[in-house]
Amino acid sequence: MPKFAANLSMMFTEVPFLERFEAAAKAGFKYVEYLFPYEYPAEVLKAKLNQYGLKQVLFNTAPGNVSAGEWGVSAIPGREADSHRDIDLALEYAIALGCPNVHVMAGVVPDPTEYAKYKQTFIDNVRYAADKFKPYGIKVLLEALSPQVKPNYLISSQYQTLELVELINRDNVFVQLDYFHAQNVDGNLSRLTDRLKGKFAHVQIASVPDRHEPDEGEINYTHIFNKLDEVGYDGWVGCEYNPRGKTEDGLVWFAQYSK
Ligand SMILES: O=C(O)C(=O)[C@@H](O)CO
Ligand SMILES: [Mg+2]
Repeated sequence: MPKFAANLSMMFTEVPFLERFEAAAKAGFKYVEYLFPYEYPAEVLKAKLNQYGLKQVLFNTAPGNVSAGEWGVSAIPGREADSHRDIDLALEYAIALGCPNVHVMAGVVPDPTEYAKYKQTFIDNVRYAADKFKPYGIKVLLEALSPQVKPNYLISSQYQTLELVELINRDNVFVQLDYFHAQNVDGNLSRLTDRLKGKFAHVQIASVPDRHEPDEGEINYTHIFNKLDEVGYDGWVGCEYNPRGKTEDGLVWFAQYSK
């Protein structure tokens, strides 16, 4: 049975960020993920996790200058020092929070003719992260983002992510399999799950097309959860969706799993 993590960047936004830990625990979650921890000292976040008996299972490296269109810097040629600084900071937080997974954000490729350079830069920087994280048993995750959400992001298909993981060739680098993006770009989710077996170390879910609760739209998540069991996946499933209304009201789908 899946181990669900509440995504505190998207769920429970009815309350300020630091109050979302309590809200998630009250709703029956034992695990949380969110985009970025960097606005808060790690001790503040760790105290929240401890207070509510939660485990943090994922966060991302810093996104760079978001208002200038950045969404990660680790693929940007010439920004290696920034990438390494972000990776080092992420490692400090991951150790302090006891978090086993960090998503290293790649970045946007503004000029498609430069794609190969960006790809190689990302490979080199992810190897840097993998080697730094390895002694702590922390995994590096790479995620494809669909063009609907992030146009021109370095990775859009799950098969591109798989290719990168294989090229990077480190045993602590894995695909972050977000079924929302996967359905938008790749489809054929059962075959995809079989193909990625053993190569993904975190899953995220949301309905398609609206990115709401996983109980509507194109994806049959009961089938996906059974499929994940079938391929022996024992990691977490992040609920990375925008609730249709009040977060608690949309958790009917979760009731059977939160007992
Ligand atoms: O957008 C997503 O999907 C994510 O998982 C983010 O962490 C990265 O954009
Ligand atoms: Mg995602």
